[in-house]
Order: sequence, then C-alpha cells, then structure tokens
Amino acid sequence: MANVLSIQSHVAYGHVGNASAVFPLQRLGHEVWPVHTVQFSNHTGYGSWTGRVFDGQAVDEVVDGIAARGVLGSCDAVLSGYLGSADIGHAVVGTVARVRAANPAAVYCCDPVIGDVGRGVFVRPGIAEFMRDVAVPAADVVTPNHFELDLLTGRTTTTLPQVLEAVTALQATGPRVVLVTSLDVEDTPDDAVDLLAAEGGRAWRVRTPELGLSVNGAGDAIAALFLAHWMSTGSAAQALGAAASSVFGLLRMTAEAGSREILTVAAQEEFVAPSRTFEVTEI
Ligand SMILES: Nc1ncnc2c1ncn2[C@@H]1O[C@H](COP(=O)(O)OP(=O)(O)O)[C@@H](O)[C@H]1O
Ligand SMILES: Cc1ncc(COP(=O)(O)O)c(C=O)c1O
Ligand SMILES: [Mg+2]
Repeated sequence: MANVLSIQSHVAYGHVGNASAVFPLQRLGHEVWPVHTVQFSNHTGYGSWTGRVFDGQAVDEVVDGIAARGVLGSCDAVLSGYLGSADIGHAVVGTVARVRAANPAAVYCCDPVIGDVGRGVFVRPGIAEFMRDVAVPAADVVTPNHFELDLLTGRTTTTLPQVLEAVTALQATGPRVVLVTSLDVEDTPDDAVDLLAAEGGRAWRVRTPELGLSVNGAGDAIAALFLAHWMSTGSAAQALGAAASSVFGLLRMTAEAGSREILTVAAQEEFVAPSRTFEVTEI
C-alpha cells in the first residue's frame, strides 16, 4: 500500500480533481494526503462556479506542515492534476523535489490538465507552457488525453503511428511512462474509445465501448487508478487494463443513472473488482 500526496483541485459538489481521485485510491487501500490547488463549488464545465484559486504559498504552507511531521520520506508518490495557476505549478514541482530528497524512490505522476477536444483549452494562460516545459519533464508518469498529447508535443496526430511518435517525443522530454486517454485515431471505431500506455519502448492499447455521456472527472480518476496500479504491479500494461476497466464501470453506472456527475461513491466496487474487464493488446 502506498502513501500518495495528491495535489489537485477540490470541489464541494461533485467529483473532479481530488474529489474524483482521492476516494478510488482510498478504496484500493492507499493512504492519500490531499492538498488542494483550488476550492470551487463545482467543476468549471458548468460555466459558473464560486470559490477561489489558491496560490503557490498556500500549497507550500501545507507541505511545510506535512514535512514538519517528518513523514515526507514515507511518501511513495506525488500526483498532480488541475493546477489553477503556473505559480501553484511551481509549488508542485518544488514539492516533488522535496519528496524526492526525502525518498529517492518516490515517483511523480503528472496529469497535465489543459483541455479537451470540443472544449479546447480550459485552464489559465501559461499553464499549458508550464506543463510542457516544467511539469512534464519532471514527471515519471504522465496521463494526457489525446488533445493534451497533441498540444504538449505541438503535433496533430490522427493515426496510431503518429500517436506513437508523439508519445516517444514526450518520453524524450522526461517521463518514462505515458498513458493517453480518449484516444481517437483513424482506426478507432465511431462507437469506441481507445487508451494507450507506453513504457520501456513498448506500447499497449485498450478499446472500450463509447458511452453516451460527457462528464468531467473521469480523467482525474483514471490518472489516480493508473498510478496506483502501476506502482502495485510495476506494469504499465496491467495498470492500463485495470484503470480502463474500472473507469468504464464507473461511467457505465453514471450513464445508466443519467447523472451529470460521475458516481464515484455508488460505483465503488468497480475500483476493486470491475464488472467488465477489457483486453490489453501490445501494439
Ligand atoms: N463517453 C465515454 N465513454 C466511454 N468511456 C469514456 C467516456 N468518457 C470518458 N471515458 C473514459 O474515461 C477516460 C478518461 O476520460 P478523458 O475524457 O480522456 O479524461 P479527461 O477528462 O482528462 O479529458 C477515457 O480514456 C475513457 O476511458
Ligand atoms: C476544477 C476542475 N478540476 C479538474 C478538472 C478536470 O476534469 P477532467 O478529469 O474531466 O479532465 C476540471 C474540468 O472541468 C475542473 O473544472
Ligand atoms: Mg484530464
């Protein structure tokens, strides 16, 4: 079981950021140390929200307090997501350095939350550049969606070979493991969603049915689950299969209920024992 320092957004209502990532990790038996980068009423996909973006100092203060407990050496992973501002991003990367100094085996998983197909870029100016130039190079594991992969690598990928080239280019900047979510390439059927994981010069794909819903927070859940399974199995391929199956089960239940928010609590068994598991194919 791992100790995961999770630095992400928090919402009071619904499930994105830490409100999506923390519970699945706990349900799998991991300890989570959540630090919030923003506290909003709800996710920004609604178009309006209240609450505030914290700053780098606010993040540093909480990490200082954790360090004062003398426990940074037992932190196994730092997970970051929606940052709020580039200033917060610098605090996250500074935290990663502090954790690595205390525990050289600790890993950093960066979910480079920038935007999505259709919605475009939904974070503040400067965040995309910060992710590309600072956070991603510092990470061991990154979990972009297809839109973010293209943005980070300055490419437009429409075929699997192009995606593999982009992933290799991203790995050349630092991270050894890459998970690409919501992959839509030429051979992806209209009614399917692909996901791809790459590590050590190998790559694997999982294909699931596409569900008739559009929700926020699935990316935050899958990044947390992928990191947790990658740490516990040491295999990107196994982590891909487990994380994709769990998130599919979560979203299938959400679609059946017609809910606008993902059913993180009601679907909790899916994190432990997914009702349907998908085949992982090496490509
Ligand atoms: N409509 C959908 N149907 C099936 N799976 C989905 C759907 N939306 C999201 N997912 C699953 O959740 C994963 C993460 O969602 P995604 O939208 O890529 O993350 P993000 O919110 O970071 O953009 C996808 O790779 C896919 O496996
Ligand atoms: C506050 C906040 N955090 C995180 C996210 C990321 O959500 P997703 O997992 O859909 O990328 C969003 C997206 O709307 C958000 O508004
Ligand atoms: Mg995302």
